[in-house]
Amino acid sequence: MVQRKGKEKMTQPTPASIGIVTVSDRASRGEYQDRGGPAIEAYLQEVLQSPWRAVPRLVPDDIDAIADALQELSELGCCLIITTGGTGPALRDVTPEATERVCDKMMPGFGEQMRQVSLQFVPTAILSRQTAGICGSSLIVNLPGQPKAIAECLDAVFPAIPYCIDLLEGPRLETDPARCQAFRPKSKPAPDPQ
Ligand SMILES: Nc1ncnc2c1ncn2[C@@H]1O[C@H](COP(=O)(O)OP(=O)(O)OP(=O)(O)O)[C@@H](O)[C@H]1O
Ligand SMILES: Nc1nc2c(c(=O)[nH]1)N[C@H]1C(S)=C(S)[C@@H](COP(=O)(O)O)O[C@H]1N2
Repeated sequence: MVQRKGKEKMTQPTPASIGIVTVSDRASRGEYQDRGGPAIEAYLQEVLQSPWRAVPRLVPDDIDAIADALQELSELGCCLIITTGGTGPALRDVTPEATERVCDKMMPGFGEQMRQVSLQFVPTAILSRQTAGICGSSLIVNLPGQPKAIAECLDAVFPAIPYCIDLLEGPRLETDPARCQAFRPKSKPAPDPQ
């Protein structure tokens, strides 16, 4: 969108679309209210300074439903897709399998780092098979279902996410440095908004 301010042309950056996928049998049946999706949205609100919009989805622990939601959000142009739930060892936990199904390449460092940091909070952190990968031009990151795990895990990996999105030629995500120091090893200056 181009706005005119006096004689200058002001280009408003298009908001980055970020997919938020809650995977929960009970929340999807309405047996409890989804607290995971809103917790991810609140986290992003706190950390991101550049414009973005949430594209939320709520699906049961079903591999086809999860994979379809991930694929759809990628095709809609979400640069980042964050899932919550279904990463454990229970029979119906299949979020990592759905993620692997739709991804062109896996990014195992995300899961490794989140499990490592999560051990400071709960010894059961090793029960999460959470992973990450690239689907088209989207980075998909899995989080456990416990709403409190969302900030615990995202704090551990978010500094690497904006540069990963840069490498995928997605929108430039700017973080609030007081909340999260994004690390860009080959840093280009942010484009002049004029
Ligand atoms: N979206 C959610 N909103 C609120 N609480 C949740 C949510 N997802 C999970 N939880 C809580 O975290 C716990 C562990 O999450 P997990 O993904 O293992 O769910 P679950 O026990 O398989 O049940 P369900 O799939 O029906 O949410 C749940 O038992 C529930 O107490
Ligand atoms: N940071 C963090 N990681 C965590 C947890 C947590 O509370 N905080 N819960 C663990 C537990 S109890 C389980 S069973 C696994 C898998 O959770 P999920 O099936 O809800 O995805 O995540 C683990 N990882």
